[in-house]
Amino acid sequence: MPLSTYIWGDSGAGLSEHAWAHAEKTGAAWVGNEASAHISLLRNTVAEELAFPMEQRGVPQAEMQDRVAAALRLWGLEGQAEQNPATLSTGQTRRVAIAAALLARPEALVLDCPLDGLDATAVETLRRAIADFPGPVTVYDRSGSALSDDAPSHQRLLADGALEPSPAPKPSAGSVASQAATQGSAGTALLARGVVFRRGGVGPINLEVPAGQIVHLAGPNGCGKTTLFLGALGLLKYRGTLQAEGSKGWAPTQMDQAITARTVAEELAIGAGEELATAVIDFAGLGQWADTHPLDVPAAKRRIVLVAAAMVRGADMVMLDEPTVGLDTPGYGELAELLRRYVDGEYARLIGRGRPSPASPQSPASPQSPAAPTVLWTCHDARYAAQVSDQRIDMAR
Ligand SMILES: Nc1ncnc2c1ncn2[C@@H]1O[C@H](COP(=O)(O)OP(=O)(O)OP(=O)(O)O)[C@@H](O)[C@H]1O
Repeated sequence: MPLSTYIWGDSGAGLSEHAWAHAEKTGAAWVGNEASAHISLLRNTVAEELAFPMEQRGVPQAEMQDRVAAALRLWGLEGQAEQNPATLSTGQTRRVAIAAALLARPEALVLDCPLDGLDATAVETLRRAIADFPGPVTVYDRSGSALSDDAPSHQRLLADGALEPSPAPKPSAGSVASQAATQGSAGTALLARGVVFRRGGVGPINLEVPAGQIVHLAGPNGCGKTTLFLGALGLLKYRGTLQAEGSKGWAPTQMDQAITARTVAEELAIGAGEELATAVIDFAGLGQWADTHPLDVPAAKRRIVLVAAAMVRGADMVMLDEPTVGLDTPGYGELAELLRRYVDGEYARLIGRGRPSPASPQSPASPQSPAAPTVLWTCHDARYAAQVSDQRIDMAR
């Protein structure tokens, strides 16, 4: 049965609560937007984790094994069958969460922001799985997506809880365009030569990230994008050459686990101080939320808080891991503008750290004191990423 209903709404409209209540009311299986919450942590391997819902339903062992093997193949997880499910990449985790829900053979399905973290191949797998699903499927998301194209009916959830028929708009960078053609060389922000990580068997990675640009680090789920970020931050051991000399800011995909303070202002002051926190609140337009607990800030704004936390010290390179997760339609435009203004040096000037013009080139193979700030980011929405970025670098698996 094709996708039945696509319900969308801006962040803060109560989309996730609505999705949960809808699943409860209809008895549908539900996969929430926090995919890791669906991993039971009671099983040691991905194969065992996928078997879990069937064990509970008394499915005979041979049939269970066949269905697990088929699901591993379908979702491109054969290489992860024996891996601890708590160590999967973001996209692999969502694949397991959705695959496990389908293996339980529910009569109806509710999916909340199901494309968050999924690469293009997994999106196509999900589209086919939904088309083949025998019962009604309701998808909730904060903007239009590949799935909204498949839905005959779109409804917008309003802040008062009402639903109105309304087409879901696709994410857009707004008026912010890539400026690749107009930028000069500003040296190299990150250089990887033959980099191999023990974790996940990632590598060898060979790439060069130009400084002073918004650079989209693209690649399929599990190819090692997050691993490379962690290596550049000095948090993982590796073999080979990995140079990223300037200061770095970092925002992980998981938002809520990264939050430790009681207000947005206090969160942004961590490791930076009150003065810089005030500056970045101004820069990122977060004044309205400064005294709010970060977990009470609507998801799209919470994402901007996390991005601001990566920027607050005016780092030479800001690394953002899937910063579109949690954004609503206005949030996509806001993020694009923020990244562009950062790379243009607006924040550096605001905090009195103006840099030489990117017109003075450095040796492209030696990343030292980058002349202009760089944003290196990951995003599985290729269309939006191309609108926002100056350059794309592909990481093969
Ligand atoms: N803690 C860990 N222990 C062992 N393997 C891990 C761990 N974390 C990740 N991996 C594995 O390392 C590989 C790279 O994962 P990584 O998170 O870097 O991928 P990614 O490119 O960021 O993926 P995604 O697009 O899904 O976010 C994957 O195969 C993953 O399963």
